[in-house]
Amino acid sequence: MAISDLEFPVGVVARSHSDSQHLATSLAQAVADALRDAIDSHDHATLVVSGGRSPIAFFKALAQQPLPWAKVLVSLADERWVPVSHADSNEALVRQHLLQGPAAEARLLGLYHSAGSLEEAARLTEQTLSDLPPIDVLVLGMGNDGHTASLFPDSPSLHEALQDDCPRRCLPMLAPSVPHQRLTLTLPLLKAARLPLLAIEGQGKLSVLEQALQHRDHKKMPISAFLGAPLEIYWCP
Ligand SMILES: O=C1O[C@H](COP(=O)(O)O)[C@@H](O)[C@H](O)[C@H]1O
Repeated sequence: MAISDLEFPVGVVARSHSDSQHLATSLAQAVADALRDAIDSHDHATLVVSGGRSPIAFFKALAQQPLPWAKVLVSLADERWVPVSHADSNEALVRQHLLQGPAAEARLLGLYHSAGSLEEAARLTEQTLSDLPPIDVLVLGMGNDGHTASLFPDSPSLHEALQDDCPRRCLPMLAPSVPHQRLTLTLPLLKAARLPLLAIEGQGKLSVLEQALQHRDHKKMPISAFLGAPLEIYWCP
């Protein structure tokens, strides 16, 4: 199956690439162009990225882009509730692979807070996120269970996080399938991004996307809440 075999709602653009490296380079170019446009328009740019393992090549390619990095604010769509020194920290991933060379001048708004409970940490992150300007570019990923950001199927706060009028910017989330409690940005904040992008690789994730398009069950496959215009999907086999 190829991504061109899927039927998307009007306004969703699917871009196919031959391999991971081409996808990473093309995505980095598109993100850099949009960040430059944002800086031209309002003198700064806000980029929100995802974690996991897939974005490393993209982060490295984006770090090579000539940009006035000091005008770029980088934040995360989600975080594992682990300190930045932990190997599974999304913030650590961004620091290690994106904020390098000239890109180290970008400001990073991390989501992690040490606290007595996950709920308390989420409230602290909520306060931190009051400093987040409107998102210019959002790069989402997707797990094999149909989660995106840390909007996990069957998590207790999922219903609240997926409400169009959810008053919270950040909610605690439990990831039943994978270790670590999570912090996630909520649907209205993510959906307000000026340029939302979704990057996925492989036949497995394409099948997940196909199911999400068919069933449109946001609780079972939270990615389906994002499968409408505007959205650009970057895929490679
Ligand atoms: O746990 C996470 O998983 C998804 C997908 O990660 P990947 O390694 O399969 O690409 C990611 O989008 C999310 O930010 C991350 O915390």
